Amino acid sequence: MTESKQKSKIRVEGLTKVFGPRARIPEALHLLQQGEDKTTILKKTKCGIGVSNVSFTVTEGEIVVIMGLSGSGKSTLVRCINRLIHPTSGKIFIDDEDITALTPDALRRVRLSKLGMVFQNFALFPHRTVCQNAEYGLEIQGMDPESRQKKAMTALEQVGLKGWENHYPHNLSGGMQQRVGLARALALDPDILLMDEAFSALDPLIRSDMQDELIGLQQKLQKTIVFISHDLDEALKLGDRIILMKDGVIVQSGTGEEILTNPATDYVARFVENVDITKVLTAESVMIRPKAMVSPTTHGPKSALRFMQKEGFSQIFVHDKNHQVIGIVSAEAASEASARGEKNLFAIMQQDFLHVAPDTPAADLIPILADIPYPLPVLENGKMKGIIIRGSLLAALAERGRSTDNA
Ligand SMILES: Nc1ncnc2c1ncn2[C@@H]1O[C@H](COP(=O)(O)OP(=O)(O)OP(=O)(O)O)[C@@H](O)[C@H]1O
Repeated sequence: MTESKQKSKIRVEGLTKVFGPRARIPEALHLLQQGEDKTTILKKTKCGIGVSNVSFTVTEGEIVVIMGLSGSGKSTLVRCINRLIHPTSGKIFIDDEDITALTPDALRRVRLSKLGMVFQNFALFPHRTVCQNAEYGLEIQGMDPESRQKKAMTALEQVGLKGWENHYPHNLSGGMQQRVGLARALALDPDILLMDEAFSALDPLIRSDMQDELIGLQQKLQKTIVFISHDLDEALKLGDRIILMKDGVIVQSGTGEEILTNPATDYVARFVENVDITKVLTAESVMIRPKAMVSPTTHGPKSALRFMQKEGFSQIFVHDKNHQVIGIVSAEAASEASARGEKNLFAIMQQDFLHVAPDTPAADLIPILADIPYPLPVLENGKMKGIIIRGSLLAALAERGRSTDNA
């Protein structure tokens, strides 16, 4: 998915937020432009730099994770996007509308119609039922009780809480409470979900379930999601793209694989050094191009064997006229078949073979390759995208500068 082909949903341009005494802000901005660091600026002007000259785009349907350590500026950034705070300078476009220039009324409309928020602390009303909590945003919009209840129920169903609508938050586990928080945001059917450390308060197993659930929901709903996290594993799991922040600036933006395999700075390299790359690289990124393909309409065992001998292959894949991979033939089987005069490749083809999807993590490929005597085909809708052989997998992992001890 290339950014240029997709519609830009959120565009942040040169965003800076300076906290502190209003009269000192111009001086702080000036020092910032001169390249002074946050600590010096704070000392000289009593102003704190939340974010500094940050620019990025989020395209429609993308999950972008903004990550960084505490104090790196993640919350400031997201609060500027939903305009809970006003940026000191810079612009924020939502659907090409500059929301930093809107009147308070217009801003409220954009917030209610386009932005859904999910917070870390769930922010549920204890005296309202699950359904009433999920209805809250719609109530604020002025929707009639019957319609809003219907929408809230649909959202609760989407997050797996059907049957819980009349319970109160205190009857629910942390994970379930966060589902209510998510349902409340989804009930408004916003184009954009801003999720601020939404799963950080949950136990690790529940957190992992919620991440899976969000990925599943996203496949159906295709929202544009900005997810704030300080957790690299979470970012790698959820993010189509990750924006890594430090001291209020973006230090790198890219896919998880780009950040892991090509860290922009020493800081990023240190940040990601303990990640197991085999969990992030996919079959598609480590496969090699398949040359060993024949069709039974053009090849019998004898010509398939000749082809394998010429190319130095010990197996060959067989495809049908629609280019669906239907089997595999070994040089041994082809040799025996041609010796006994067998003419049909179908007759000697092994139809039972393992294959993987392009997005299979590299970590899952290693045990499969240890078990099979043929190259592992990577298929998409039955068609060959590539093949993986143990040597090429190890070379791909080594090339990306990571240990292959486990392989
Ligand atoms: N209201 C405020 N007044 C003054 N400084 C602030 C304010 N809010 C944030 N800051 C400063 O802005 C910088 C960025 O803070 P921010 O909360 O955005 O970071 P964060 O990455 O979200 O951290 P955390 O993960 O701890 O929430 C910090 O140096 C912080 O001290």
